[in-house]
Amino acid sequence: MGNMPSAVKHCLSYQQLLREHLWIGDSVAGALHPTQESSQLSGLPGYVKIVEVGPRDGLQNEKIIVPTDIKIEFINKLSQTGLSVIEVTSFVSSRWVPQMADHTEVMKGIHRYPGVRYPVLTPNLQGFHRAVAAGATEISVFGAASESFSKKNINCSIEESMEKFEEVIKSARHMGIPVRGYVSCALGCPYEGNIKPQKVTEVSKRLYSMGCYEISLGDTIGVGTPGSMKRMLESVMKEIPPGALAVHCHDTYGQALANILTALQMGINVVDSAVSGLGGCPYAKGASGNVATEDLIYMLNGLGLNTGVNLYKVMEAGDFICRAVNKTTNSKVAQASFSV
Ligand SMILES: CC(C)(COP(=O)([O-])OP(=O)([O-])OC[C@H]1O[C@@H](n2cnc3c(N)ncnc32)[C@H](O)[C@@H]1OP(=O)([O-])[O-])[C@@H](O)C(=O)NCCC(=O)NCCSC(=O)C[C@@](C)(O)CC(=O)[O-]
Repeated sequence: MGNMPSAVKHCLSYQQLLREHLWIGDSVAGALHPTQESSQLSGLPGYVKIVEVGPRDGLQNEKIIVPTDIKIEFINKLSQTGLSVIEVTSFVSSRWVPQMADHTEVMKGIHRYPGVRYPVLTPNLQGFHRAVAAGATEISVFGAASESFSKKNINCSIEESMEKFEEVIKSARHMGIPVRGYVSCALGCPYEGNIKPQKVTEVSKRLYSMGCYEISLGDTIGVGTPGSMKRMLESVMKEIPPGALAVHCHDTYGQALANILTALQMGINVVDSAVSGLGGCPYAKGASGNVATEDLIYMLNGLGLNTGVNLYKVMEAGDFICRAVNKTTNSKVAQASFSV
């Protein structure tokens, strides 16, 4: 193959796979053959919105600072995959998360593609004002269902965090900026262990009542199982409609896809993921990456659910960032496809 770039060699192996399983690269895989419809699992949505958190959650824990131009190119590549939401960066303290210190440059440097939204994390008013000044038009606040995690992650109690978020959400509302709310430790905490579904429900309900349009329930350390996911969602869904919920599953114990499938069957159709399975919260020791976007799309395509996202292009973006940070992909699908 001479001087052919290795990414292209990968594409050739991928082409082989593509020939055998045409649906893998299909960005609109929702249309099943009529004879296949009866084999659909029950209760699944027709469309699943993927919230790509790779540039933020995926990179925030990387020890070596990723150059700003690489982050920008990564986000631009992701923008051309069909993803409709890409979480770009965090407006947090650079002393706490040095990797996100270039938030303003990244936000200003990316090309904004039509039809793609680019939310950012803001823990308080200071972060919110900086985000808006950098051009953010959508933000997320991030709370937790565990007191200890809240203190370690954002240096305040749950109650104090709610007061900060209320200020942020009020300001955002005045400016017409939509706010998403995260609830970390929804299925377990690195400091407190089990977290009661009732506590997750309470925090989620407060964020929803303040005006968050969507609540993303985070299995921050990836300890959940389909059983604990079901119990937690049953509780939260008594207060918040499934249409306003998302799941955010780290894959530490290899349960992420099973947990996501459980959530989908319970009526949730928004799922967070990170390309190549990158990621983890710096204040959640031992947690591994998010569910890989590639693996999520592969599963959803196989279920005949439409995502609008092209798996092949996502794998290319994953290959790009893994090379840039000198990592092997955590995506099983990318590993299998690239080794064909
Ligand atoms: C929240 C703070 C800032 C509080 O940090 P603090 O030290 O308590 O803040 P403070 O209000 O006392 O201010 C102290 C200094 O921080 C500065 N400061 C204050 N606010 C900001 C800001 N927004 N941006 C930049 N600087 C800020 C402020 O200006 C001051 O600077 P100084 O006067 O000393 O030079 C800090 O704890 C922090 O940055 N934490 C980082 C948390 C984080 O990013 N965690 C990872 C994301 S969450 C996650 O990954 C979980 C999730 C979402 O993915 C879901 C899941 O998996 O569960």
